[in-house]
Order: sequence, then C-alpha cells, then structure tokens
Amino acid sequence: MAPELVPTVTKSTVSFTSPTTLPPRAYVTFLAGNGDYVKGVVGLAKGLRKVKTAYPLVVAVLPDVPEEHRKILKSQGCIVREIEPVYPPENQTQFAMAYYVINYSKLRIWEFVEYSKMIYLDGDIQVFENIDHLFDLPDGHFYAVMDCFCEKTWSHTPQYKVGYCQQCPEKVQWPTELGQPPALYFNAGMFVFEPSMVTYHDLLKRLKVTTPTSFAEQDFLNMYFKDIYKPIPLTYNLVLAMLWRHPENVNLEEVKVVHYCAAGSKPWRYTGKEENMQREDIKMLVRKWWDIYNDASLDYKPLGASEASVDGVDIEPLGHLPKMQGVIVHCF
Ligand SMILES: O=c1ccn([C@@H]2O[C@H](COP(=O)(O)OP(=O)(O)O)[C@@H](O)[C@H]2O)c(=O)[nH]1
Ligand SMILES: OC[C@H]1O[C@H](O[C@@H]2[C@@H](O)[C@H](O)[C@@H](O)[C@H](O)[C@@H]2O)[C@H](O)[C@@H](O)[C@H]1O
Ligand SMILES: [Mn+2]
Repeated sequence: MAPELVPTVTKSTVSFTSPTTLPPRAYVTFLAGNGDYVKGVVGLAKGLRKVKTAYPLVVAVLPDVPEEHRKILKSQGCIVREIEPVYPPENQTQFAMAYYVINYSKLRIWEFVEYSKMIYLDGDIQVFENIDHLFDLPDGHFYAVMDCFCEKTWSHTPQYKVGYCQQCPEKVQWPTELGQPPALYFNAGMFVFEPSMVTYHDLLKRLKVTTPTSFAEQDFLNMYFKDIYKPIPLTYNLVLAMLWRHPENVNLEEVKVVHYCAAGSKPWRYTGKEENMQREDIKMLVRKWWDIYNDASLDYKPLGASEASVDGVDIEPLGHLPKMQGVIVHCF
C-alpha cells in the first residue's frame, strides 16, 4: 500500500480569518435489519477514519434497524438517517420479497440532496486508502467499477453460459449470433453519484414499471444510468472473485477498496469453509478487515471540551466541521 498522507494542521494554517465551508459531500452506506451487518458498517466507519477522510459517513437505515444498533453507529461518528422501504412492483417477486425490499431501498439515497455529491459504499466494503479525490470527478456521470460475470451467481445469464466476461472480453469473444455484446455493467456495491430530487422521483417512477431481475437494484441502476456510466479502475471496488477469475487484472498492492462479496467472505461471518476462502490473499484481506474493526484507537472520539480546538480554533464535531482555506482537517 502507498504511504499514508497524514494531513497536518499547524498554527500558521489556522491563523487566517474567513472560513469557508466544506463542500457538501459525504460517504453513504445502507443498513437493513437487526442482524450482523451493523458490524460491517462499524468496520467501514473505522476504515474511513483510518484513511483520514475529510467527509462524514451517512448511514441510511431502514425502520427495522434496532435503536441499539443506531446508537452504536452514532457512537462511531456516523450520521444515521432513516429511510422508508422501497417495495418492488407487486406480485412479481414471489419468495424473494425481503431481498428486493432491502436492495431497492438503496435508491432512497438519491433524496439526500443536502449533499451535492456522495460516494455509496456497501456495508461489506472496506476502504484501505483514502479515496476522497473521487469527489472531484466531473459532475454529470455515474462512476463505478465494472463487475465480473464469472461466478455461479451469474449462471442465469447468457454471458455466463457462453463464458464471456467484460473483464477479459478477448478471451471468449461475444458470439456474433447473439448480436452486440452487452453494455458495460457495473457492480453497485460502490458508486459516485449526485443526489437529486428529480432523479430520485424518476428512479422510483421507473422502478414501478420494471420487472425485478436477479441483481435487483444493481440491474436497475445499470439500466437507468447506462448512458452516463463511466467505469473507474477496479482498485476502487475489488470484487473478491477477481482474485481467482482475473488475477492478471489485479494488483493487490494498489487496491484501495475491497468488497467482501464473494460467498463466505464477509469478514464478520468468515469461517474459511467455502470455496476459495482458504486462499492466502483472502485470509490476509479478512485479517486486515478485523485489524481495523478491533482497533480501539480508531473508535470515534467526540471532541470534548479539552479537545474541541486546534491551536485555539474551535472546531465542531463530525460532519459539520468548517473547512478552513488551505487546511485539511479531517472531521470523521
Ligand atoms: O441483511 C442485510 C442485507 C444487506 N444489507 C445492506 O445491503 C448491502 C448489499 O448486500 P450485500 O453486500 O450482502 O450483497 P453482495 O454485495 O454480497 O451481493 C450490504 O452491504 C448492506 O449494506 C443490510 O444492511 N442487511
Ligand atoms: O443483488 C443485489 C446485490 O447486487 C450486487 O451484488 C452482486 C454482484 O456484485 C454480482 O457480481 C455478484 O456475482 C453477486 O454475487 C452479488 O450478489 C451488489 O454488489 C450488492 O450491493 C447488492 O446490491
Ligand atoms: Mn456487498
């Protein structure tokens, strides 16, 4: 991993007069239910703090997230925002209702318009290097990392059936009799987007007339944003299956963001029993997640009376910290 850039605040840099506010940006993740995903979100909050992000982490929670878990999140410096569930069109989901409600509810984050730009991260993601620079990407696009089609979860698709993957489009070419190769398809565990009420209402309107498909909101978002989608390097969302499906595309040293989405890889549930889970790279990444989760020095420390100033300049707690020109102050 590259050396950490540790922002410093010195006397000279805080001695100026008119503070400007931080651009309204935030990370956002999503939490549903009373299970153990809260651990994933705590891990993520601590990971973001470790890389010294300048921006807060908003957690969009469904009503079924218990108060106790919300408290844990707040005590970790997260901004907790309750969202309404989004239901899929009626009678089309059979037994997978809960799955669709959970995943479609992600769409509510477009209503967080007090932020002009956000980076969405699944709760099973960990950030190992600072990615704040992604907020500076030009507006008007939807940025995310291309997915891989090679795991069994894709077995229902023509891509999987013919062995075609956009990660190595030369290896197995798209059969001409199937027409054009499929449009680039992103993994929706991580993306950069601009909240907007217009987009939000349009997303929900379109969803109402869309038949649910197996990757739920991911399929839907891919369809919705296909014209403005811009791929970003896979180091911003390493889908773990890439390690054994496309090792030639992965340089672990460069990876900034890891998505523990392969079967059996969620660190807080890891047993090592599932396929590929005994790989050394997987064991190392799971261990690195736990190192962050267990690191008490990364717990959020609210700025108390004695700490509420930097060289005499008062600063506010998480997420509301004014940015002083020329000073990087990390507030999370
Ligand atoms: O019971 C659940 C299931 C999912 N999630 C959230 O929904 C995201 C998407 O689900 P998951 O990451 O399990 O899907 P995968 O990436 O493994 O397909 C998670 O990261 C969590 O943020 C949650 O909070 N509770
Ligand atoms: O179905 C909804 C999910 O869709 C996506 O996961 C998929 C996708 O990544 C495939 O490529 C994998 O093969 C598959 O296992 C995995 O579930 C999102 O990452 C996740 O947040 C969630 O919305
Ligand atoms: Mn995930």
